[in-house]
Amino acid sequence: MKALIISVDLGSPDFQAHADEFAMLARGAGAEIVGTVVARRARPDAAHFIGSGKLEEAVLLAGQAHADIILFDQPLTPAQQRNLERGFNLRVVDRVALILDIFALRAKSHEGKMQVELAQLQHLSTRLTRLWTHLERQRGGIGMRGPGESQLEMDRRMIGAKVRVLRERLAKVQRQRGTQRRARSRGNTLSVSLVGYTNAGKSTLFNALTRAGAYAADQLFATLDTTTRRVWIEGAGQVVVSDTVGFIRDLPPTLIAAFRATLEETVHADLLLHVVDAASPQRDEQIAEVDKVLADIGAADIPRILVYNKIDAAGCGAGYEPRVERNEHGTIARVFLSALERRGLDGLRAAVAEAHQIAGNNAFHVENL
Ligand SMILES: Nc1nc2c(ncn2[C@@H]2O[C@H](COP(=O)(O)OP(=O)(O)OP(=O)(O)O)[C@@H](O)[C@H]2O)c(=O)[nH]1
Ligand SMILES: [Mg+2]
Repeated sequence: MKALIISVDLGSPDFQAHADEFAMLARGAGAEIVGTVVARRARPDAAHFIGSGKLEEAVLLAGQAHADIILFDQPLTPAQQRNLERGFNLRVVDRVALILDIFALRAKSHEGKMQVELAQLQHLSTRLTRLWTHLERQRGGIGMRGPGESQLEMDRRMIGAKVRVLRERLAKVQRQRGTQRRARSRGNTLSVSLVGYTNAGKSTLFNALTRAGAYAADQLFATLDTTTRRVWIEGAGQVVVSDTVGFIRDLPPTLIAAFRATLEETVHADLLLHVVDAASPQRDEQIAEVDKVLADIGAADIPRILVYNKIDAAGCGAGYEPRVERNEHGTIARVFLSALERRGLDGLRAAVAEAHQIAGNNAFHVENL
């Protein structure tokens, strides 16, 4: 697919980094980028998001570059999307739909596929509803009488029914997962979840820790399914480690909702290892974004260790040697390592063992109150 990218600069200092991330998303969805148009705006235009002059320029460029699709790096309202599609006479895919598309491409397990389908249907249903209200005003007009209306209503009802079925099936899978989790927790094993921004290196670290063969790749959202392995860590005993789906800035809410079941694993962990791409210039923004999602899913209070990964990489301000850093209470708060070169893993294991002991002591205190 030949894609023209429309990138809107709303004055954020991180504009270029965000534009690069969007291009990576586009390539991850299989697009060949044949051109990019940058529009600078103080605020979005209600009808087209970009101004009419910019739109003309982009339409011209799309024709010259033989683009088959327009990728828009902001979330669009249904009306903006429709107006842009009319302007270009091409399909327009916004940021939310692009992320959904990549998830659809990558989903492998039955559960993952159901979750993505649910998110896509929910995304679609908001568009249908708005389209419906827009047409409703013309009720009775020429071409709007009879089956045309009921067709829309039927689509809406069918989507609603499908959404319900998917929700029920997912809830069933989730209950089974809960049973497995309770069986594990009775065994008094520490459960640890790897969380973090997409492409931070969670799967690479998971493989390094567990010697498993989880898929790790330089693409966004390489992992969609939670993978869990048991591993023995000196000082902590049997530990259950889970690799999870990555987060991204402005993660579509429909996706968070659909992936709640997968993220449950995170919510019920005893300890979170928040993996950070220490070499990314967007590091701090990405940390904040992950913290936001963790708060959204109710995981804000779980003890966590920040894992600064990729210390081998150039441009890493964290320094190139593995080390651990303690906070003002003397507990390990940050671990610097390279999952790829498998350096600094002992520091991480020591941190996990220490967290396990603290958790154990807390449990002891509670029991003795
Ligand atoms: N230089 C360097 N690259 C790394 C390191 N760890 C991971 N990578 C690379 O970063 C890219 C992403 O790694 P993954 O392990 O797939 O990242 P992830 O966090 O699981 O990503 P998603 O599943 O997409 O959320 C891959 O190309 C890895 O080889 C590291 O310590 N150093
Ligand atoms: Mg991964």
